[in-house]
Amino acid sequence: MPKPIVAVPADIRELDGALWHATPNQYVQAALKVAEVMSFIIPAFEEGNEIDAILDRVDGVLVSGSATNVHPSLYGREARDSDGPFDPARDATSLPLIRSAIDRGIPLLAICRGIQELNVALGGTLASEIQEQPGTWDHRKPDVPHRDDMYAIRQPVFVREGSCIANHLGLSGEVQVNSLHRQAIAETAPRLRVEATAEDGTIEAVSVIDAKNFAVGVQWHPEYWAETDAPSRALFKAFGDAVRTYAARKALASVAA
Ligand SMILES: N[C@@H](CCC(=O)NCCCC(=O)O)C(=O)O
Repeated sequence: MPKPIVAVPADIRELDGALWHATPNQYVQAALKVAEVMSFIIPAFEEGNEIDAILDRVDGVLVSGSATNVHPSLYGREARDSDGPFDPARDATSLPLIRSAIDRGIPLLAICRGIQELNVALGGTLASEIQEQPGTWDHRKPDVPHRDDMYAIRQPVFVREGSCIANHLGLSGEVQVNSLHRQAIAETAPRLRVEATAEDGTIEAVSVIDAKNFAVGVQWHPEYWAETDAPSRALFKAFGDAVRTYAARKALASVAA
C-alpha cells in the first residue's frame, strides 16, 4: 500500500528576492521517517485556497511551527508591532484547513505555531511575549548558533493522566521537551481540552473535545528529535497510525461506492 499523504501548510518566506512557499525539513522528515507518511506542502494563499479539494486528496494534516505569529485580528485583538512578524497567507491557509480537518475527522497534529492556530481556529486567543509575564519562564528559542542546541530538550511539561496526549505519548506525568516560542494560548477555545502544562502554567498540549479522529496540538517540537526521543517518536508513530487507518477506510469506502 502506498504511503498515505498529509497536508502541510507552507510559510511564505523571501529568499533570493523571491517569495517561497516553504516548510522546514524537520517536519516532513519526521513525517516520512517516523510517521511513515508523505507530506504534500500546501502553498499559502490569502485567497483562492480550495480547502475541501485539498482535504479530499490527503489522509492527514500536519501543521508546523514558524517564527511568524497568528495575526491578532483573527482573535479579536489589535495588532501591535511586538506581535509580529506576521504571515497572513499562512493564516488564511492553515486556519480553515484545521477547522475542516476536524469537521471531517481527518487526523490532525498541530505543532507550536500549529497549536496556536488550532486554538484561534476554534475561537481561543493568544498571549504575546509571555516571558514578560510575572512568573512565566523564557520559552523563547535559545540564542545559540547551532540548530540542535536551539531545539535542545530542556524543560519539563506535565501530561495529564488519561489524556489523549498521554495515550499518544505512551506516558503521563513529567515529560522533557524543547521550547521555542514567545506566544502561548491565553483563552482556551471551547472545543479544546488542556492536556499538558509547564510548571509556570503555560499550556503545552491540547486535544479537541469529541474529535472524530486524532486531533491534538503541542507547543513543543516533537518533530525535531522524532527519530531518537521516545515520547517524540511515539507521538509521530501514533499520528502515522491514525493517518494510515483513515487512508484505509477512505480506500474501502471508495471501493464500496
Ligand atoms: N511564532 C510563535 C510560534 C513559535 C514556533 O512555531 N516556533 C518554531 C520556530 C522557531 C524559529 O524558527 O524561530 C511563537 O513565537 O510563539
